[in-house]
Amino acid sequence: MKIALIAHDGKKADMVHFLSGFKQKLKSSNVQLVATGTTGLHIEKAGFEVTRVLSGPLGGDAQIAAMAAQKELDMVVFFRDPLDKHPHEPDVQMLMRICDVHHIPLATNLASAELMFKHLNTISK
Ligand SMILES: O=C(CO)COP(=O)(O)O
Repeated sequence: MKIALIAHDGKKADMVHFLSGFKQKLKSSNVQLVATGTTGLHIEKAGFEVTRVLSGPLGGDAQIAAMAAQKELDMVVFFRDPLDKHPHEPDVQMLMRICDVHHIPLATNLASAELMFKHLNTISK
């Protein structure tokens, strides 16, 4: 299965911490990770294999949305920072809308991401 990972700057440390808690599970579940550029760098540095697309403000969210629209993704974890402004907010909204259109599980905070990852094996492809 393929999971997309995205985190706004204020949430990147949370993303790495979150993933670290599921390292073994991710390895044993045959999961492929894809991430927006800077989020991906942080994830790589934490020892994960991840395919990186463009940085979010440069079109990375749109690339992830395109993957979702083409049914290439099984899940999206997007740790948004609700206390910060983002010049590419339209792309963020578009990605979330596309996930809803195509019924792709989307976690936008730690609590929902943890619930989804605890059930990884039940939706593993
Ligand atoms: O901006 C983002 C999501 O909207 C994330 O992009 P980066 O991972 O490149 O910081």
